[in-house]
Amino acid sequence: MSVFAYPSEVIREAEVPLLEAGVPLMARAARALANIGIDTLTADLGRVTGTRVCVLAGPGNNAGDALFAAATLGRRGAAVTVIALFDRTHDEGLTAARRSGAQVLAFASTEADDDPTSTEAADPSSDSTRTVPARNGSTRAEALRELSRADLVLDGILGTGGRRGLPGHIASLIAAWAPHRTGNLIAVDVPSDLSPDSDGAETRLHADRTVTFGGLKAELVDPRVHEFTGSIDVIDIGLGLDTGLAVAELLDADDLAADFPRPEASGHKYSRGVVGVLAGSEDYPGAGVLTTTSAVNTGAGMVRYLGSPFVAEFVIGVHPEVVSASGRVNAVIFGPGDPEPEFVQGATEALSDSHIPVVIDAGGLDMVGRAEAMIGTWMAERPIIITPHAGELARMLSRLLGEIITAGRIGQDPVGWARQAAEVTGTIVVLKGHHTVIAAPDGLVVLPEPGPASLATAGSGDVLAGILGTLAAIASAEHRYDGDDSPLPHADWARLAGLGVLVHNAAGQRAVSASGFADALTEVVGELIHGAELISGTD
Ligand SMILES: NC(=O)C1=CN([C@@H]2O[C@H](COP(=O)(O)OP(=O)(O)OC[C@H]3O[C@@H](n4cnc5c(N)ncnc54)[C@H](O)[C@@H]3O)[C@@H](O)[C@H]2O)[C@@H](O)CC1
Repeated sequence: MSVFAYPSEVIREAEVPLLEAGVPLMARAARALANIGIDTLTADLGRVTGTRVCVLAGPGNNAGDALFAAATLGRRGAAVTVIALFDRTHDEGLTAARRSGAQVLAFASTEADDDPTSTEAADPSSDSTRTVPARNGSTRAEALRELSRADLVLDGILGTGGRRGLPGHIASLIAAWAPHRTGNLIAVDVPSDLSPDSDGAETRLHADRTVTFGGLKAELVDPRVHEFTGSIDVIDIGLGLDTGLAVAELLDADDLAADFPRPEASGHKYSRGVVGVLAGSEDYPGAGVLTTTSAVNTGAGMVRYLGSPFVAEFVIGVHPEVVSASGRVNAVIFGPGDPEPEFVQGATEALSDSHIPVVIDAGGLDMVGRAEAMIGTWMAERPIIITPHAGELARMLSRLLGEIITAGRIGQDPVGWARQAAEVTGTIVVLKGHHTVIAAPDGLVVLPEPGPASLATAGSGDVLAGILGTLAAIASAEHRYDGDDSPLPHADWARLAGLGVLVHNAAGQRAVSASGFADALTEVVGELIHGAELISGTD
């Protein structure tokens, strides 16, 4: 089900009053971490007793979590080695680990201080105290040996108090260990050298699993960091976070099953939603057919085809339920297959009196301008969902920002660019890719779980546009029949787009071509609406 992601500062701020009230947050975190450690060892080796566990211990509370968890593993019979990487660590955690029989290797930097800005060591109220006498020399070799033969390593070097860039002695230890690693690596709260850049990826910590506390941290949802986080467990330690403060929402097939809009028992075709399709041209009639098929099969109350009579013949030949006469619509899909300008003009003129949502794809994207430049045009004051792939977004942003932006740059930071595009254009941006990123102008990001690779085929985007337009029409009609005139918030449109991407993913699991996906929607949407065995997860 939906998981929300929050900036680390929001999570840290939520902790403060609870800690002041004496709520044992670290104990909760450490207990959950220890349980996951026990499960991991048991799954790998069938036991905890006699296994080898290493803790990479930093200077702060992140080490506290790892050390208390390691103490539990030590009491369960694991041989624990703590590698203390600074001249201070979490004192109580270290004491607990020692009591459970852990050996401690002190491998702090030989530099005077790797962290000159730190004030914690001088603060007597801090949990971090100067407890670990540094003695390097052969310790590095010992540390390497312990890491290399460990069955499980807990990365408790830095957590949410960490800044980019591990001190040199730690980075070099990790680089030396990387080729010899055999055991499992669990990152405590966040991987310590977390950075979205994949520079030097081969010598960075690649966790098998990240166990994060209190709430999902925003930096963990960036698709680029997945190779460093492994799978992510979010442990509820009772922070009671306000979802209004979330910056991202992750959606999966359960969300789709729960929230796909079902027709009302007392509804009719207009209350279900009429979607207008302006797609296809003499050059690309197939796009008109694919988009319309997708709209029909996603369960629109009615589909109106708004393009050329030439394409309409193909469309109606396949779908006799499609109407080509003009009339009311609750949303319009516009752009797949480069519809001819005369039909675009007709449709946009008709739109100027309404606030209905528009989904803009493919050729239509060239019409999207800056938010302020859209004022007074048919694009103003309506929800607009745009569906570029990285190349299309690069072209659009180059035009809007006046600098050359390549698809490669978009690929290096899809979340950041999608956010920027949403902010600049005032639209909901569905940046298509293996990890599709949806960004709203207010900064919210929705991340549907990734779909199958089979979706990367010609015409697949037309099918997605048909799904999104239909869901937009359904939401818009439902809203109207609810009698609520206030516009739906951006977050609702972004989430709706996320559900649409999940529908597309589910169709992608059942076929290998765009027309196959469009046809498969009958089954996917049929299951969603009629409540049969629901779609399975993706990826
Ligand atoms: N506050 C709490 O009780 C809780 C905290 N939790 C844990 O505590 C962590 C946060 O603890 P802290 O605030 O102590 O932060 P960290 O444990 O991330 O470490 C902060 C310390 O590392 C130093 N440092 C940061 N970046 C550095 C770098 N690049 N090179 C060298 N030194 C660096 C800082 O100056 C500071 O001394 C969370 O990630 C989580 O693991 C959890 O136990 C949940 C409850």
